Amino acid sequence: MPVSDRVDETTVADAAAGGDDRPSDALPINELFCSLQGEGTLAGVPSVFVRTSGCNLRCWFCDSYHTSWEPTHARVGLEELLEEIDAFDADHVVLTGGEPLLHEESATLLEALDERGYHTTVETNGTIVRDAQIDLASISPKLASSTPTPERAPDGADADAEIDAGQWAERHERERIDLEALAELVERHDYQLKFVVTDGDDMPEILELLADLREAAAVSIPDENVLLMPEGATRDRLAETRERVADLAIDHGFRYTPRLHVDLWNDAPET
Ligand SMILES: C[S@@+](CC[C@H](N)C(=O)[O-])C[C@H]1O[C@@H](n2cnc3c(N)ncnc32)[C@H](O)[C@@H]1O
Ligand SMILES: Nc1nc2[nH]cc(C(=O)O)c2c(=O)[nH]1
Ligand code: SF4
Ligand SMILES: [Mg+2]
Repeated sequence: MPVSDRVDETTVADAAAGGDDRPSDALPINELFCSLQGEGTLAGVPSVFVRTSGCNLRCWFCDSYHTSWEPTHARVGLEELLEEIDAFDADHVVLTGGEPLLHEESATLLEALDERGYHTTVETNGTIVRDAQIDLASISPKLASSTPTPERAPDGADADAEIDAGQWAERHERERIDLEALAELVERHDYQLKFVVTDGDDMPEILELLADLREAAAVSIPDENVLLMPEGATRDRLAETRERVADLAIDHGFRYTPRLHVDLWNDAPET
């Protein structure tokens, strides 16, 4: 099992009590743990995951519900974050969320990690650009099939969440694709485009987006930088989607990425 280093309870209590004297470089942290990178071109690489809380989108399938639909976190300062990261035996750090690029403090953390020689991956939905030191931008643009509706609310959602889903549908739909932001991200960084795919109905939108991005961006976007990832936060759901998505990758000449951590540890937290 991955090694866990929980954000300590006093940090949570301090913040909740309003007696929060955290430094201004603090980030809202949902979890911090060491595992194997489960997705993308670096799958299998031991990595420390820093999961920030808060997101500008609301995918109905979000596997990190407590960073988006119902965010929970403790505010943790840069020095404490670096100490916790250094305590693990890994030279790769994955900054994820939620949407990590919402927070300007993410850029400060990335710079400090770079100075210490870490390889950094940022998992992002591709709607926000920051002047930040990123070794691999792992961009996952959100397709129409991610948009929540009252009928397609997060799993286990109560009536309130169904109403939330209805209210979020319009904003999610409006904000999920920002072609300028996507172009800037691929121009600035080494990158992979990692699409969450359920079935063949997702493919026309992916092909259209790629055509638009190839027009808009000043760098080339080879098919080998395009990855199809099966939708599924659990082993049971992945069993339904992965073979279909693998076949689509073969048909279109794109890469397929597994979700190794789901295969290994299902939907356990801190994996
Ligand atoms: C929780 S998101 C956080 C980073 C950023 N907000 C984003 O969406 O890219 C991390 C990764 O998990 C993917 N993801 C989230 N829920 C998923 C699901 N149910 N099935 C497959 N991938 C999922 C996202 O597309 C993204 O690549
Ligand atoms: N093992 C593991 N690999 C991952 N790659 C991207 C993840 C994410 O949530 O951003 C993730 C995750 O949550 N766990
Ligand atoms: S953009 Fe990422 S964190 Fe936000 S709701 Fe979608 S999958 Fe979750
Ligand atoms: Mg994840």
